[in-house]
Amino acid sequence: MIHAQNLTRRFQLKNETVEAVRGIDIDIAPGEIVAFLGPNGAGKSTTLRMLTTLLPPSDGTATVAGFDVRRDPVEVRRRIGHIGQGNGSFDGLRVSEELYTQGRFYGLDRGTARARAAELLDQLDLSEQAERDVARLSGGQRRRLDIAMGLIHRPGLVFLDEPSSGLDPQSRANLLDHIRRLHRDEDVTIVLTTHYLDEADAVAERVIVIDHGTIIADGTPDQLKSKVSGDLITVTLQDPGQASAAVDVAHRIPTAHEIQPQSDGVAFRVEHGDIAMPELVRALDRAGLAMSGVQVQRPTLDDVFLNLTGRSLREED
Ligand SMILES: Nc1ncnc2c1ncn2[C@@H]1O[C@H](COP(=O)(O)OP(=O)(O)OP(=O)(O)O)[C@@H](O)[C@H]1O
Repeated sequence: MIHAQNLTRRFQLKNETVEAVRGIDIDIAPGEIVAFLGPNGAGKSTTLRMLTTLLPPSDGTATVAGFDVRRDPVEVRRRIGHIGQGNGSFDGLRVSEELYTQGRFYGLDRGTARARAAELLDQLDLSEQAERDVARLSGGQRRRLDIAMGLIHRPGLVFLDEPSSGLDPQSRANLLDHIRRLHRDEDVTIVLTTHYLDEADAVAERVIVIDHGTIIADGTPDQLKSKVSGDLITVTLQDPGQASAAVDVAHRIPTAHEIQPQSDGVAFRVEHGDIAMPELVRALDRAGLAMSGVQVQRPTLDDVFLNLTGRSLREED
């Protein structure tokens, strides 16, 4: 569905050249749901704008939905939906009218445009708002309308740029549910950009991590996390004064590594948290240390990013 080689984009400013995207290769098969994950300024939007023909590459090639983005931009645009960061919809129109007009714009006949608009309003839980003025929609409803607009002509491939940015947590969760459902029901390939770790984790079957204009990791969330070396165990003691003794205990646990003293206990990684746990409890018992709590955390995509770059994506939020 997408093949890009050495895709590059430079911006010439007065005194400097910004290399926003530095020669990336991407292959995305039909039916995939892929997230481009990276901090602000990583080059995600620029990549998306090249793939959607809004911006010519400085170097490299890309075919999208079977057509070259440089030679056949019109053919590419016909086959894709692009939901940008801003609102594509206009105030002053009713929701159903807006969708219908978009359908007509894409060449659907009146009956088909009306039926498709009704179908999408239903799928995106907007039927109740169909006769409402677009200006009166909530942020989440408006994003859902933007998505419906991008899907009206049944594209095989949809690009979503930061779909949930600016939404409150509940509207975000709701929007992500809708994206997952559309992927399942509409037989559509989805590429989205996000700087939210949980969004990439919850929605994407494949995550392409972008930093400073290059791809630094590519795989399923589980594959990426399995590269982080093991689960994180954090032990809290009833008596914080015994923290150094807990550090000694951690050193005796097989596979324990990255052992970090804490003010009231110890944190360390082990290969498998569930396997290490009984041994840990016995060892603490033998040392006469009473726990007030213990936490086992599977690696997160943030650990993956931290491992690769030495920086946390969370700090960028
Ligand atoms: N039109 C432009 N002119 C100059 N520099 C630009 C332009 N567009 C983007 N850039 C620069 O290119 C780099 C990548 O920007 P891009 O918007 O692709 O990042 P991003 O990962 O999408 O981040 P965000 O989530 O903030 O949009 C940034 O350093 C940005 O300042």
